[in-house]
Amino acid sequence: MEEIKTRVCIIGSGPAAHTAAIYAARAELKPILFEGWMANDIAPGGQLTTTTDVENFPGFPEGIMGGELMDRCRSQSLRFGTQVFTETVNKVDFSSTPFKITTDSKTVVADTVVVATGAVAKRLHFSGSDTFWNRGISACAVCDGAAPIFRNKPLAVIGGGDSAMEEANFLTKYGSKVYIIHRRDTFRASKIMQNRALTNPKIEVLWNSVTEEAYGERSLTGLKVRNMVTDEVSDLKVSGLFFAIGHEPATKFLDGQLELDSDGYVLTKPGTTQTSVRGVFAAGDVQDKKYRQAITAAGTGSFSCFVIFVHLQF
Ligand SMILES: Cc1cc2nc3c(=O)[nH]c(=O)nc-3n(C[C@H](O)[C@H](O)[C@H](O)COP(=O)(O)OP(=O)(O)OC[C@H]3O[C@@H](n4cnc5c(N)ncnc54)[C@H](O)[C@@H]3O)c2cc1C
Repeated sequence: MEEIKTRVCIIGSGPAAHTAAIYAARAELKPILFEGWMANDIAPGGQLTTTTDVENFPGFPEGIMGGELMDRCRSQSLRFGTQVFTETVNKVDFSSTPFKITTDSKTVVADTVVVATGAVAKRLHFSGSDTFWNRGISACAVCDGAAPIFRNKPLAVIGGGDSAMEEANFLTKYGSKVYIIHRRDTFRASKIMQNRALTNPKIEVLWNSVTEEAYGERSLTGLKVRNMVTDEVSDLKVSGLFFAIGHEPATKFLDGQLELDSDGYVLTKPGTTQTSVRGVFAAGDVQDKKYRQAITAAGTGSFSCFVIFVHLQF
């Protein structure tokens, strides 16, 4: 097993990881970055590799493909001397310093670590759901809701929690009507969020309902929805479907060595990226269940480095 020493080891490959790498590399800290290999079924580059146009990242007035944005981030990390390994970290030892980070082929011994392993938006799988993924079906209303294919068209959201309420309300700005498809007869969202959705005249709830099929031609045009009480299948003409059934943070490999919240997100000290272990920082969606955007992930990536500079008395 090869052993490498470094001052900064970054785990992950989304906007948070690469921003941390760019800052650390420009400060000549020679960071090592593990970008993973299909870790949690996501390619190196992170969640943006699963989408098409990114239109809300500053600097790209015409928009940019998610994959291309992440290729550019990677090139920028490399340009300043980041060593990138296409390997998944499967074990860490944060019990003493220097910290140990292990993959199948090597162990890195590091003074500081940035955990930026992101999260995965949960998706449902039914007939047509993969065919129309990114062609009308999305897992991010804030990212995709304003796209022309959804403007003034009926849309649907699947879910029953706060995110589903928030996304449905958000989509009423663009869609002609928004259906919330929910498999139970009550929401688990907070009362205030439920009320906002239930009193919105553009929102209609389909209770006790599950989606069985997505269909269309070049893009989504409708859904087959089964009412689980009556067993009736209805045809819902919608041009967009948004999954709002939660995210799963990529924290299993930490094996309990950092404090997590009840949903598995890394806990950071409020207003910082400092985790429960001094010298280990968390950036991006792995510690953020509220904003979950490329720009906020990048922001926390850069912030981690400023704290690292102080930590290393740099
Ligand atoms: C469909 C979709 C569309 C989106 N569109 C937009 C948009 O238009 N604008 C916007 O701002 N945001 C958008 N987002 C949200 C945005 O993608 C995320 O907020 C952002 O990518 C989070 O970045 P991150 O750095 O936290 O990590 P992520 O992008 O989540 O990447 C983390 C990476 O770390 C890797 N990894 C995980 N575990 C390990 C391990 N053990 N070892 C090594 N590597 C590991 C993963 O494989 C992954 O590649 C979208 C998200 C989705 C799902």
